[in-house]
Amino acid sequence: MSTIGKSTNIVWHKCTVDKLDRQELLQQKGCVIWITGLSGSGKSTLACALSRALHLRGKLAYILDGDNIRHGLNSDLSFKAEDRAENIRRIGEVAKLFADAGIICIASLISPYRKDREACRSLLPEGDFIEVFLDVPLQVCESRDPKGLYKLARAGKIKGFTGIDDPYESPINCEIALQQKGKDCLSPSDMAETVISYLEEKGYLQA
Ligand SMILES: Nc1ncnc2c1ncn2[C@@H]1O[C@H](COP(=O)(O)OS(=O)(=O)O)[C@@H](OP(=O)(O)O)[C@H]1O
Ligand SMILES: Nc1ncnc2c1ncn2[C@@H]1O[C@H](COP(=O)(O)OP(=O)(O)O)[C@@H](O)[C@H]1O
Repeated sequence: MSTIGKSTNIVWHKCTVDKLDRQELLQQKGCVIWITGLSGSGKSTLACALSRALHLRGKLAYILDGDNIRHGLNSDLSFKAEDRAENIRRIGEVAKLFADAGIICIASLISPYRKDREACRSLLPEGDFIEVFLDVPLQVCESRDPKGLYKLARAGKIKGFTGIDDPYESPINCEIALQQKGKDCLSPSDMAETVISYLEEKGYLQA
């Protein structure tokens, strides 16, 4: 019997079908690809390109997109620091379940705080949390502004917008950093291929 958080007298129930069995079935290894970066850096675009490229290779992936999860599971959360931390924590826990299911889980959310990303990393076995930093300067993200949110933030109509009047802490030791090359960005499919090469090299695309 144990106490976890506010749950008392709980006992872990183990099943005879485990992660290894599911990985064998899927011919892949469950893991979490955690895409972090400013709004407009291309997280959702990369997540979709990666999901499609994996699908074409016959690999099962699933995207947890911050914006989308805030439409349901996390609709009770705002953008104040403690709510962002809770958003990241919940997505980290859900991503862990997907990885345990043997799925390549692609989490794409700003996740601006290093401490919270590290807490999600620590939920997974060594190597299974693959942090991908979309290292795109604020100036570039702001010039894209596909939803017009930077404009609203600059006009003071959105308070606490990441990169404007709210912090973004860049990763220090991420597995993959995708930078701008000169004036141009890598294309989403080139970025997806970089991530896929990493997964191949580390053995995640086989059981
Ligand atoms: N204040 C503020 N700061 C940053 N972003 C804001 C804010 N308000 C709304 N949005 C929109 O919400 C999307 C980010 O949600 P996330 O869940 O990824 O954010 S976080 O990880 O909890 O910081 C983000 O989507 P992306 O542009 O896809 O990153 C924005 O569209
Ligand atoms: N690699 C890229 N090169 C050029 N433009 C991109 C790239 N990735 C995304 N974009 C564009 O940038 C904008 C923001 O992309 P999006 O994926 O919505 O970012 P985020 O999810 O980080 O907010 C979109 O208009 C998208 O078409």
